Amino acid sequence: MTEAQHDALRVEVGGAAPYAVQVGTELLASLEVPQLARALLYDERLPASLVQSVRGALGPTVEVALPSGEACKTLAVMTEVLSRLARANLPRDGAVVGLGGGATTDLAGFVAASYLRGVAFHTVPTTLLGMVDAAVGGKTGVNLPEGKNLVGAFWPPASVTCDLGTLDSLPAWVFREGAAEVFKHGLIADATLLPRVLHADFRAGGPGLARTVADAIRVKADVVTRDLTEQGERAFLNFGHTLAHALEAVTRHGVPHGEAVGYGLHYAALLSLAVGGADVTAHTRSFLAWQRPAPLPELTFEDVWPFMARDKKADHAGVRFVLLHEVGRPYLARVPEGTLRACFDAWRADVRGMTGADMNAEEHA
Ligand SMILES: NC(=O)c1ccc[n+]([C@@H]2O[C@H](COP(=O)([O-])OP(=O)(O)OC[C@H]3O[C@@H](n4cnc5c(N)ncnc54)[C@H](O)[C@@H]3O)[C@@H](O)[C@H]2O)c1
Ligand SMILES: O=C(O)C(=O)C[C@@H](O)[C@H](O)[C@H](O)COP(=O)(O)O
Ligand SMILES: [Zn+2]
Repeated sequence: MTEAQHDALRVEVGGAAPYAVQVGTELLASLEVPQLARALLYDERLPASLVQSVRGALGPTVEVALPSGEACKTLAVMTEVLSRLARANLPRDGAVVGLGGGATTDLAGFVAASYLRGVAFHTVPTTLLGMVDAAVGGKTGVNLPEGKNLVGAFWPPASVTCDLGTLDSLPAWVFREGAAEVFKHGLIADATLLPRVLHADFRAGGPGLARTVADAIRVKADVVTRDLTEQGERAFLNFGHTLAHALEAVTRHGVPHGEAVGYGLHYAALLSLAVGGADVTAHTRSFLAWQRPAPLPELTFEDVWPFMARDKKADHAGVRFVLLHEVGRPYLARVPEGTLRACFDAWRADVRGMTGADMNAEEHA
């Protein structure tokens, strides 16, 4: 074990095939993957030095640079990558390593789940969102024009390596975007995360970042250990996502996931309040003021409803939402359509006021 590995925080994920999540610095150069044949799939826009570190550690059999971000989460890209692995004769005892943000690891995981009916998968997240959420827990997949993540598989990684040094090159707005999933974990399970996200020290290179990232990961690790395939409580990790995914789909990914989740958390907070549950709207307003998402296009309830109706938490009787009795006590429930509409209008008015002139949209270019 290297000194960096020794100093890293570890979060254990249990279940049928347990694995560890490492959170530290200088972990890439000593990245270890037990499978001898390795396919390295990485986001083409990552800094070259970062890819080179992993390449040097792994000596991959085959590597594929993926279109950056959401553009890689398509069946067309999936087909092309599978063909590349086949042409390279990657064997069944090989491994797929996903290096990048959540979009990259979602695609890489689905490739790992599908190629030769499944090979080992390792994640090396390079965004805050990837570290605290996407790289952990085994949800993998791609989008359809009809909605987010509509095709995929549960395929847990064999290891997750979070090198916080990779966040140094992340644009500040992408870091803030990813914080939405940390805040979500705070609202559903660990209230101590809420003030930590809003604190000035919560940034790439900030003191205490490793501890906060590890604590946010622990929320997800505990849930997926008990319920990998979302038979029950895993749905709570979807807090805020019914509207979030609809915003992403209706804008054809013009709204990035973390910003959509920030907006979606506020809608879920308004719904919770409207049905007599918790009032966490002050928290979700504070988060949006901190995150400073790009303003949304004008959207009506009719625009987003067809996508919300396709949410994966829907069953034969219709759509279900994750709501809060109080911070740390989520539950799943149906909400009358009139309430959904009224809260959408309230949400729209609220977020219109919060994002606008004081928003630094130019940072998103
Ligand atoms: N599987 C899951 O459980 C799960 C959980 C949450 C989100 N997701 C998915 O994750 C995706 C969002 O992930 P994301 O927010 O990481 O977005 P992303 O993967 O699109 O990355 C965001 C941007 O950051 C850039 N980038 C990544 N790492 C960088 C680095 N170190 N330095 C500089 N630039 C870097 C990328 O090129 C991209 O432009 C969505 O598709 C979402 O559906 C999945
Ligand atoms: O891991 C989960 O379960 C989540 O719901 C985490 C979400 O943050 C994530 O965006 C996930 O990909 C959404 O899952 P989906 O089943 O709604 O596609
Ligand atoms: Zn999410």
